[in-house]
Amino acid sequence: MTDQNAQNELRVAIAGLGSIGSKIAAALDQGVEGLTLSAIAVRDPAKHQAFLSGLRRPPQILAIDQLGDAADIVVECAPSSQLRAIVEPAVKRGRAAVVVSVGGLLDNFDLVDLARTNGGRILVPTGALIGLDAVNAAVVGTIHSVKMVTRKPIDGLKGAPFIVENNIDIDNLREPLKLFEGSAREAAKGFPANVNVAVALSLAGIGPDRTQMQVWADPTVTRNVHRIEVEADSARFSMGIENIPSENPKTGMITALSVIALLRKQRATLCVGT
Ligand SMILES: NC(=O)C1=CN([C@@H]2O[C@H](COP(=O)(O)OP(=O)(O)OC[C@H]3O[C@@H](n4cnc5c(N)ncnc54)[C@H](OP(=O)(O)O)[C@@H]3O)[C@@H](O)[C@H]2O)C=CC1
Ligand SMILES: O=C([O-])CC(=O)C(=O)O
Repeated sequence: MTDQNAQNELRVAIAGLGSIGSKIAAALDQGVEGLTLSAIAVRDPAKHQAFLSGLRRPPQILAIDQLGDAADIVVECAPSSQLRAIVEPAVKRGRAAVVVSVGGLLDNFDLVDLARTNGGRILVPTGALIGLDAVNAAVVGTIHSVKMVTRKPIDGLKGAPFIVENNIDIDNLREPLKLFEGSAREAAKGFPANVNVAVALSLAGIGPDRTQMQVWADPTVTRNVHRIEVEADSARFSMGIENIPSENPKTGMITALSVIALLRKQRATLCVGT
């Protein structure tokens, strides 16, 4: 373990204290090597007062567009509608932005150029998925196809724009129903709070137009289930993950843990996995 002093520590700010952000804040407050929780942004600070005052070192509360002033790394854990307001000012200041609302990046891809121009970075964690290390490796060669199938319990899909716009009744389903089949880009439009994982997979691999996906509403499952098949010139692999939903039924518990793992790597002496 290193013996970094406080001046060497990377300051981390978090936008959004929902199911993902609150876990990351608590972990940072408990202590992650070389990192300090410096600031947070929330919609309604009063709602989070009890949580914040329970932290050992309560962070500053700032507006979402000011987080980059107080941090080296800004972690976006808010609805995708807020992505630009959080990430743009951070990368303009040359900060790193960790993005969990990955689907929102597709309509804001100029942020990547903005980060490049200003010395900032955009980091996408594996999140609720698995195996992006293998996809990153395979795409150094040639990936022929990536197919993903997502099954979620009814509560995890309620309110998705695709379901609302097509007037699909999922409340009374007794067996699995395939709601959608198409590209990851189209899936992200129809299910913005459900298929960030497919967009992360696509950005790691062959892009949002060539990554194929199905979305199923499945009353027989209690977990968010994702299965992936990759066919490449170096390997063929199948991956699957069955996520226990967090207090937000759309979001798997492992998502916050994946971000914490990514943050740990920023200052870890021993890093394992790409
Ligand atoms: N990459 C991945 O693998 C995954 C990504 N996600 C995505 O991660 C994101 C966060 O998910 P999750 O934590 O479950 O969501 P939650 O709904 O639990 O939390 C969202 C948080 O954002 C806050 N918020 C909303 N608007 C604003 C605003 N204008 N300014 C500041 N804060 C705001 C909310 O505030 P308040 O508490 O006041 O309502 C809430 O604290 C979502 O976009 C989700 O789709 C989810 C699962 C997997
Ligand atoms: O948590 C999950 O299983 C996946 C998810 O919601 C997302 O990708 O947005």
